[in-house]
Amino acid sequence: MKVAALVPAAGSGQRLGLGPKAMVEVAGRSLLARSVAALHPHVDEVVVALPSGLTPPADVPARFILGGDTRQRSVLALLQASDADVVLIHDAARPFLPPTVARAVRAAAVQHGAATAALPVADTLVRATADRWEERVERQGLWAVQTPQGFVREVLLGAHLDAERAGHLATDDAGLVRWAGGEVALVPGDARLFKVTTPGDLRLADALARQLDDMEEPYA
Ligand SMILES: Nc1ccn([C@@H]2O[C@H](COP(=O)(O)OP(=O)(O)OP(=O)(O)O)[C@@H](O)[C@H]2O)c(=O)n1
Ligand SMILES: C[C@](O)(CO)[C@H](O)COP(=O)(O)O
Repeated sequence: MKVAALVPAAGSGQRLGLGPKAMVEVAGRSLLARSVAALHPHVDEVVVALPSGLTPPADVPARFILGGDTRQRSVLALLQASDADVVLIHDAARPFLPPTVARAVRAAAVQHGAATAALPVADTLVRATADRWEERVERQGLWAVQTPQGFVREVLLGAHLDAERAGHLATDDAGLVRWAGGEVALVPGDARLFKVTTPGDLRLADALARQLDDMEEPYA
């Protein structure tokens, strides 16, 4: 069984505002380099989708392809560039991946065909219009979905091709499998797996990177 990590890294990082986000550094190392290093021990190969015009970075041991104009199209291009049996899709923008989560998602993907890391929502949730509270949303049973997400490659590729034909856009790959009628297993994620999206996230990531880089067993 061949397992590949497929890393969408072709975003422009609009909300962060520092150019292609995957190349932004925290504590001296890019988000992409950190994500790929965390994935490597769990897979046979890593394939990364980059934006056009970006030279593949020398410090990232991976195969590189050109991404698409949406995350979904970048993942489809990655799926078409891989012949693996099982794939782990992981955002370059989530640089702190505990090995326990990677192992659990990989095992659940093999067992169930589709799985994602996710965390139960801990905050009170509301629906709002502009900045006015309209109504509280019951949070019982709600989870925040992270990556990695693991799939039997044929399962995810089928969902992507159906979505491409139907013009359906999803924010993540597990959502696409569910939209196509498949079952998705939830695996406990980790607070450190947050997605670096805004300048505030980058400050948090920098502080966490400095702490983890100094530890002998960072996620023990
Ligand atoms: N066309 C795209 C858009 C996004 N991504 C990747 O998908 C992941 C999650 O996307 P996000 O955090 O939204 O990144 P950006 O699209 O770069 O951010 P923004 O929406 O702020 O521009 C990132 O690793 C990003 O590089 C991608 O491969 N191809
Ligand atoms: C895939 C994802 O990270 C799961 O939470 C998320 O949906 C990506 O969303 P974005 O708007 O493309 O950052």
